[in-house]
Amino acid sequence: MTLALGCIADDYTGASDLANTLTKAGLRTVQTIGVPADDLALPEVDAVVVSLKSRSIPAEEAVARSREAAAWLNARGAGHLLFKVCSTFDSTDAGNIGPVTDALREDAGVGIALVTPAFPETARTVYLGHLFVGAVPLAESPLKDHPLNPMRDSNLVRVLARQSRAEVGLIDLATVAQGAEAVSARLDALAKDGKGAAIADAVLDRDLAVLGAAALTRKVSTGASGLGLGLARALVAAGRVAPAAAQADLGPAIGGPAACLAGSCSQATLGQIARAEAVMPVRRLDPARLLAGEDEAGAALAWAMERIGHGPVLIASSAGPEDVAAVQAKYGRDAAGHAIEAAMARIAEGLVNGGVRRLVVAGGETSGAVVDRLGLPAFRVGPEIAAGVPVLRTTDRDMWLALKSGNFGGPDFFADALRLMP
Ligand SMILES: Nc1ncnc2c1ncn2[C@@H]1O[C@H](COP(=O)(O)OP(=O)(O)O)[C@@H](O)[C@H]1O
Ligand SMILES: O=C(O)[C@@H](O)C(=O)COP(=O)(O)O
Repeated sequence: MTLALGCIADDYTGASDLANTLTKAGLRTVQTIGVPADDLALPEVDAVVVSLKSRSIPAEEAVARSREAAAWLNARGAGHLLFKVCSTFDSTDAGNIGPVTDALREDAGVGIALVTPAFPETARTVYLGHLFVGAVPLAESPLKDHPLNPMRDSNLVRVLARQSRAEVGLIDLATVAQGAEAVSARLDALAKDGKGAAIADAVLDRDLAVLGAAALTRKVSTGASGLGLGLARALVAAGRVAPAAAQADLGPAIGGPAACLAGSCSQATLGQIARAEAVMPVRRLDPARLLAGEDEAGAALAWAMERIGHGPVLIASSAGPEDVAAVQAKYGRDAAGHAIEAAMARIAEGLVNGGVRRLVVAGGETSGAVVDRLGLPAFRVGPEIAAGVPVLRTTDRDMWLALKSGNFGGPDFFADALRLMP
């Protein structure tokens, strides 16, 4: 296997978002969970997206795991490495986007890395280094209340600089508009000036193709799925990938019971849960009871097993910013987050042991906990449910999954997903 593109994603929903984007752009793509075992049978593909649960762990651990993934990808001839991060740049001043980018860049002998979270298809745009979510700056968007990585500075040059060893520069939209050579020349100039990373503006899809072509002039880049799209288009345009004709057939229907789990507290997910209440039974976990040691997971699983024979169910821990803040104040942000993720993972295991073969999970960290507990090694990418969210089929057993990024999906996402998981 000689890969055109090797990708290291810092969470599992982000990995499937990128795998979806690359597949739509014509790259034969597979998503792995963690660094694959050497004997893991993988189809012949153009790109592999290695999913790590590294977005919210200590930076040194994130660097070590990302380096392991890079070594596996390089051993399979990866022509370029993309470190896939969140389109809303989810991170804290303690990392991990800066430390991982620094490490991958230095290991590859690259002087500077192009960095952009822009993904116009999902209304993430960057202008003069400032990230906008829809019409509002990042720091005025719901991401300012994220339970684990509250984003309170929209200036990504500042944000990245605070978590990087390297100095950070800017590639402004005026330079991007001049094309890939101008962007590459700007990267050279910034590197000569001692910068190790450069936030690149992008507002329209066409900007992504420019950035992808420029990023390919170096071994390593960092970005969200928008940069992945640009890289894919540049690889096809350069003749380094022959675009796959159509969506690969993911095989026969699986059927069987279905369930949805929501750990994301994003505004989008809260709305989707509310809409789901009209079409399926919904049980809301009580974090306080859970964190006080009550068997909330066991009770929720029993509730679900009584109902899944009649149709899909949804179990959610999700809550609004004030309720999340109250739980975190009482039990601690990380302790609360990890305990709820573990409960969701336990519920997922019980559901699958009880026959569920179609599972929708909302939330990146939540998806990581669930998929790790189920011990799933890899996924093939199926049809897109909503921008950034594909149907996934497991490679080691017959299951459909959808791993929904917290902020993605339309109002009826849960029902939409199940319709595409026959
Ligand atoms: N009611 C709640 N109170 C506090 N934390 C919560 C609650 N529900 C979920 N969480 C935690 O919030 C985090 C949500 O992160 P994640 O699953 O990545 O969602 P998103 O994709 O929206 O970022 C997880 O750590 C989860 O355990
Ligand atoms: O790029 C994105 O926004 C997504 O792919 C993503 O990473 C979202 O992460 P979660 O919000 O943690 O699901």
